[in-house]
Amino acid sequence: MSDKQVIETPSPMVPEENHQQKEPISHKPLSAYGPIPEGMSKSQWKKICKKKRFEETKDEFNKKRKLKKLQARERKREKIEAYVSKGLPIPEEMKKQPKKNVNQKDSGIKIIIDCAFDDLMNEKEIASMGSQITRSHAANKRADYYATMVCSSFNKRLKERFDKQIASSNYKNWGHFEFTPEDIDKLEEYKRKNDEEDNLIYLSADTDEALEKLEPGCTYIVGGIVDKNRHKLLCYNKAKELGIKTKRLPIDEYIKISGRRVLTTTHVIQLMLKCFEKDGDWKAAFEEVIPSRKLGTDEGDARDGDTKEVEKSSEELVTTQE
Ligand SMILES: C[S@@+](CC[C@H](N)C(=O)[O-])C[C@H]1O[C@@H](n2cnc3c(N)ncnc32)[C@H](O)[C@@H]1O
Repeated sequence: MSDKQVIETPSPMVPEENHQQKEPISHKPLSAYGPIPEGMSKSQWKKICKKKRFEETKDEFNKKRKLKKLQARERKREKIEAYVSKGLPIPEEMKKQPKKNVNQKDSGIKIIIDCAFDDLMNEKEIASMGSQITRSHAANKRADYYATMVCSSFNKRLKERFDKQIASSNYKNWGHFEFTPEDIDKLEEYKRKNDEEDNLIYLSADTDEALEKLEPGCTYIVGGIVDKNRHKLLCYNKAKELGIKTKRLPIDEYIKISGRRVLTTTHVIQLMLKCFEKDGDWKAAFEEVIPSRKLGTDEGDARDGDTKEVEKSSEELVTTQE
């Protein structure tokens, strides 16, 4: 583990920031865009105005975000220097992970991100899904055991986002990562599926059977959707229709978590990669990947706890209450 970690190199000095005084981005009131055009509903017009305002403030927003990032990096560098100057060990979480693990081995598993749910997401969710795919790729690059990854049904707004807004991701050249416009049932893995050997499994939180072991040679499908659980049983029903076996992650068997057990696509992928790294130890994988605030400590943190969380970013779990 330690041989693949490097300490962050000092970054150039960046302008000082007074953290107490946040300078807001200048926001025009929506009324500045004129009256509602005839034949348009208030909410449609509001949406258009918000889009226009976003376009106008985008550069300012990006500049501020970049500056904030640089400042955060500088603060971290100062903290690391303080540890070094006191002769103290640098905490693990402050060490930077290298972007690529050069000693990777093939896990032998394939992970398909099923992106057929494009129409069920709004623009924000598409953006979040885009960054989840990017994070999944980053996790796969760093993992000790990589998976062969495929994005299926990559043919609508998600693809458009990768082609336009996040073209710099250079996704067409990602290693161990393919993108195909075809849906699951057109893929070779589907045609070769063998019910008895469970060589194709659709992961879903809505099924009873737990996935105890990841088997090289098997393909695991993960739903590529951010829906704050609006579409219950979505992937479970799709798998049933296609005659694909479903399994859930063995969460309750190994850890206590608060809220519902529906995880983000990225977390599910990170968990599988981590499980390989930990020699099949799900508990260790869960403890490393699931945010600590989600790990329950007592009986009160049960399935029906009254916490209401929403997916704030692709880092977070989706746990909305019914
Ligand atoms: C945000 S969830 C999608 C929730 C969606 N409503 C559904 O019906 O699947 C993204 C995907 O992660 C996988 N997933 C999430 N939690 C899981 C769990 N506890 N066990 C197995 N797979 C899970 C599933 O493949 C799921 O489709």
